[in-house]
Amino acid sequence: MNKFEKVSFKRYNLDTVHSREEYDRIKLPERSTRCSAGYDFYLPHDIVIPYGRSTTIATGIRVILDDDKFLMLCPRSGLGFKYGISLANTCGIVDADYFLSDNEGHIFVKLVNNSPLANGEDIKLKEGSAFCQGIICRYYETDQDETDAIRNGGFGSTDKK
Ligand SMILES: O=c1ccn([C@H]2C[C@H](O)[C@@H](COP(=O)(O)OP(=O)(O)OP(=O)(O)O)O2)c(=O)[nH]1
Repeated sequence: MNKFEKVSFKRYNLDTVHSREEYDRIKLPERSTRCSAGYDFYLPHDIVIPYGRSTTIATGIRVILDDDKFLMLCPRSGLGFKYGISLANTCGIVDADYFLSDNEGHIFVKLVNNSPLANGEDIKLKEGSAFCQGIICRYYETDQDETDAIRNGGFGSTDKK
């Protein structure tokens, strides 16, 4: 199965300070043409990224995937070429088992504005603008792989203590 859904309003409200109206307006990611590889993610609210800073966007979105797939989050070429906007982690990997986490698999995207292409300017993007894209990919396991740990969360959640 490959499916985008909104996280619950309760989850969105826990992860942001935004309103029910805003949550209701969140659009599921979409492809723009028949052969576009990436599903565009749309901003749930206006953002300003001051020059030299980053901003984390709680997208309101989660993805349900078969176990052998993942979603690769990539920058949009337009924003990259025009303003040098990048993802803080260069490319985000959303694992299929992230969906089962306590946070409902809420997808976060961290955008950075630190390129010379921005000419020292703050970047302003409007609600509804496509700000990154997600590509559904398949991955493979090695023959000797017996990994059976269960994920709960992201961003270092599986680091050994
Ligand atoms: O840009 C991103 C990257 C990751 N994630 C979520 C989904 C992913 O399944 C989870 C863990 O990501 P990853 O495995 O890349 O992070 P990690 O630093 O290796 O942490 P972990 O130990 O939780 O795997 O965080 C996002 O929401 N946005």
